[in-house]
Parts: sequence; structure tokens; C-alpha cells
Amino acid sequence: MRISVIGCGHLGAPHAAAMAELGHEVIGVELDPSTCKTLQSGRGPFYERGLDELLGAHVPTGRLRFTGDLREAAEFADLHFIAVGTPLSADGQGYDMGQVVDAVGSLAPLLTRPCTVVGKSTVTVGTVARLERILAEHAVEGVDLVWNPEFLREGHAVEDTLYPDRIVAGVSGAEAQKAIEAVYAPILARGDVELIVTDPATAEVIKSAANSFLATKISFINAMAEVCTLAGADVRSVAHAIGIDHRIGHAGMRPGIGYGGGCLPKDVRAFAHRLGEIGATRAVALLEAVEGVNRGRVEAAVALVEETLEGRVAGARIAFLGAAFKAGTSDIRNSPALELADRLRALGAQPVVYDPEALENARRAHPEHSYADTLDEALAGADVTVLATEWPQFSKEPGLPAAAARAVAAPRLVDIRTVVDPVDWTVAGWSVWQLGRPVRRPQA
Ligand SMILES: NC(=O)C1=CN([C@@H]2O[C@H](COP(=O)(O)OP(=O)(O)OC[C@H]3O[C@@H](n4cnc5c(N)ncnc54)[C@H](O)[C@@H]3O)[C@@H](O)[C@H]2O)C=CC1
Ligand SMILES: O=C(O)[C@H]1O[C@H](OP(=O)(O)OP(=O)(O)OC[C@H]2O[C@@H](n3ccc(=O)[nH]c3=O)[C@H](O)[C@@H]2O)[C@H](O)[C@@H](O)[C@@H]1O
Repeated sequence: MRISVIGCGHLGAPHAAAMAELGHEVIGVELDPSTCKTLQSGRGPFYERGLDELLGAHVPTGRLRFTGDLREAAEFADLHFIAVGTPLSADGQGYDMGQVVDAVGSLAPLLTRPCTVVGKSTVTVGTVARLERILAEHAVEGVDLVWNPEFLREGHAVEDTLYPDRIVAGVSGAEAQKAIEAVYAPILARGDVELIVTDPATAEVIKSAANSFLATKISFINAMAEVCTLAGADVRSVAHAIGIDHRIGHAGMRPGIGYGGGCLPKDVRAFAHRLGEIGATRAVALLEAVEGVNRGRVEAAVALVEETLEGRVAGARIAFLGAAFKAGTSDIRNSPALELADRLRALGAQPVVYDPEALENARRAHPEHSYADTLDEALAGADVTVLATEWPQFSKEPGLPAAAARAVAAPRLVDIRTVVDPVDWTVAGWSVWQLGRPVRRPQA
């Protein structure tokens, strides 16, 4: 099929590349000239595993190309994916729908033959009806709108797009369903992915419910971390034990500093706001509790660092390992790591931040911090080491505890992501603090 992907950010760029990999002819439309230029050169504008390989394979053959010109895409494609951003509005409540409304509003009058518009951006209940009105007013007859929410995780964007857990399509008619079946035919042909065809409102709720549940699971275990701190218990054992019950499961239940990123925080907030508007008061209370727990995690992490330093935070040099909102990405949107670095800096500490992929973004957005180009440079002379993003380079490298112990001024590790095995570090002379777990001291 000839398809377009409008908006080539963290969702759209991997989606465009994956659609080319599935055999479609793809044109990506990207408003930001610098992002567009990078994509045209066959490289990803951010770190995402597998993306450069797909771009490198399909851009040179012309099967995948990028443009800033929406008209070119309207003429070329029979199916248009909308993958533009839905950030929070300026008042921090609902979504700012500007990018979605602009994209669909600009595309509609350019559509001169029947085609399908497929929304992938995350939106709240009621958006599809609004966009259907725009298309009915400005496009020719026979333009169908489908809502096809996306469930990919950053860091796994390519594999999640090519091998999704499920495909959801909110459709209003049979033609739209056929278009979705055609575009995802190579995936559906494998026979192990369910296509859930539903109405647009249900598709909208499915996406918001999925992200809200993921956030709830994280906040639940973080609430238990708070309980464990007060009760002298160990939250990792609690998570392990309860997760063995297959109704609970271990996935997505790692305790720590809480959820960040370009999606869960804004999606939970916007969903709660919309639910308030439609009167779903109990659901609002649930989501507000989830947000409340999440907000408290940075506070808890600050307290842990203070405890480590016995209150002497001012002037302390902190090796700060990680800036990305999670491992596997260069994305720093709503990064709990950087929020913690900000808070510690405000208390007079000197965090020296290192991240394997997100340094450039962090430097640009937070020029106030000191940065290290290498892990060794960050560790040198540190009074405390904060493991702030769960990169395996920090938690799974067998030689790191011993090497790092030689580099720092004091072997104190605060692992706010609960990813290291304290034994690996205590044998190398470290004391290890984790949220909701007893402090582990060096083994004699
Ligand atoms: N980042 C993720 O992992 C996922 C994101 N989503 C949803 O996908 C949507 C996009 O998210 P991200 O890709 O993270 O945002 P992003 O900000 O990384 O990308 C959006 C891109 O759209 C471009 N854009 C805006 N208006 C445009 C227009 N009219 N024409 C062409 N390009 C335009 C922007 O320049 C930007 O590059 C959001 O609704 C998000 O909630 C859904 C699932 C996963
Ligand atoms: O709608 C979206 O944009 C996407 O949002 C999340 O994906 P993502 O933001 O890439 O990140 P996650 O892997 O879900 O992690 C979110 C945050 O929670 C934290 N987290 C994650 C898992 C966990 O067990 N504990 C935990 O604290 C991560 O460090 C990160 O800060 C969802 O997982 C995707 O399914 C969804 O498509």
C-alpha cells in the first residue's frame, strides 16, 4: 500500500520505518526541519534500538522517504497515519489537541479521492467524533477515519510495532476495517496477533485505560515501598512474591522513583481530567491517588540521598548515573532522574550527570547541571553515587562495582530504580540504599 505517516517523532519515525519493513511504500511528513533532514539522511533523530537499521535499509531504496510537504503525502498515499504529539495543555490538565486538529484540518482539504485517515496519537474520549466533523466538512466524500491507538514502548519501538501484542481499531464502517486489515496484513497473517475491531470511543478508552493501568501498577508497588520503609520490610521480596500469582505478574512492577516519560504522566493526567468532565468521579479519585503516589517518589528519593549523606547534602559531589526517563532511550521528557538532579542541586549538592544516550538532550534542556562525557569522569571523587536510570551498563556490568569503588571518594550507592543486586556491590565495599529496602552494608 501507499501510506503516509504524519508526525515523525518517537512514535511516527519507528512506525514509518516499520511500515516500510512490512513492504509498504511510505512517505513520512515531519514539520520540524531538522528532524526531517536527519530522517531524510537515513538516520533516526533520537536513540531507538533498530531504527537506524530500518531507515538505512529503506530510505536509500526510496521505499521510505520523508518530506515537510503535506500536499505531497496527500497526493501519494491512500492511507494516512496521524502520529503527531498530544502534550498536556498549558494549564496542565487536558491534552493540547492543537497538533492533531492542525494535522487533520490541513490534510482534509488536500484529500481529493477516497482514502483512510488512521489516528495513532493518544487522545481522550470524544476526539474521533470531533475529527470526523472536520473531515466531513473539508474532505471529499469517502474519507474514513479509524482510531488505531499505539502501545509501543520507547526503547522497543521497532519490535513492538512489528510484533505488537494486539492491534486495536475503532472503526465506523466496513471500508475502514478493510483498510486496517490491509495495512497490517503481514502482521495479521502470522496468526498470533488479535485484531480488536471496535467503535472509536472504545478504542480511545482502551488506550487511556492501558496507560492508566500501567501507571497504577507502578504506583501500587511504590506505595508498598513506602509501607516497607516504615515497616522495615523489603519491597523487592514483596514484588517477587505477589508477582508469582499469575493474576498479578512481575512485569511493570519494579519499584523505584516512579513513572516518567512523554506518555504515562500526561496520559494519566489528561484521562483524569476528561473523566472529571464526563462525571466519572470514582475513576478520577483512583487516578489522582496514582498520581499522588508518583509525585511522592522524588521526595522519597531526595530523603534517601540525604540519609546517605547524614544530612550533609550541600557541597556533596554526586555521581549521577542516568538522565533519560528510562533505559533504552535518549528521551528526557518528564525524566524522574533529571527531576531528582534538580532537587539535589537546589539543596546545594553538585550532581555530575552521565548518560550513555541522553547526554546531548540533557545538556540542551538543563544547562545548569555539570555533565561528564564518560562514566569514569562522573564517578571520580564522588561522595555518593546515584543510579538514576536503569541502564544495564550501570546495573549488569560485573566489573563496575569494584572499578567504581576505586574511583569514588566514598562507596555509597543510592539505587533509585531498584535494579542492582546489593550483594554485587557490598562485596566490593559499597553501602547500598534502595527505596523500600533495608540498607545493605559492605560484607566483612
Ligand atoms: N512516544 C511513545 O512511545 C508513544 C507515543 N504515543 C502517542 O503518540 C503521539 C506522538 O508522540 P511522540 O511521537 O512521543 O511525540 P513527539 O513529540 O516525539 O513527535 C511528534 C512529532 O510530530 C511532529 N508534528 C507536529 N505537527 C505536525 C504536522 N502537522 N505535520 C507533520 N509533523 C508534525 C512534531 O514536529 C514531532 O516531531 C502522542 O499522542 C503520544 O501520546 C503513543 C504510544 C507510544
Ligand atoms: O503511550 C505511550 O506512549 C507508551 O507509554 C508507555 O511506554 P514508555 O513511556 O515508553 O515507558 P514504560 O516502559 O512504560 O515506562 C514508563 C516509566 O515507568 C517507569 N517504570 C516502568 C516499569 C516499572 O516496572 N517500573 C517503573 O518505574 C520507567 O522507568 C519509566 O519512567 C507504555 O508502556 C506503552 O505501552 C505506551 O504505548
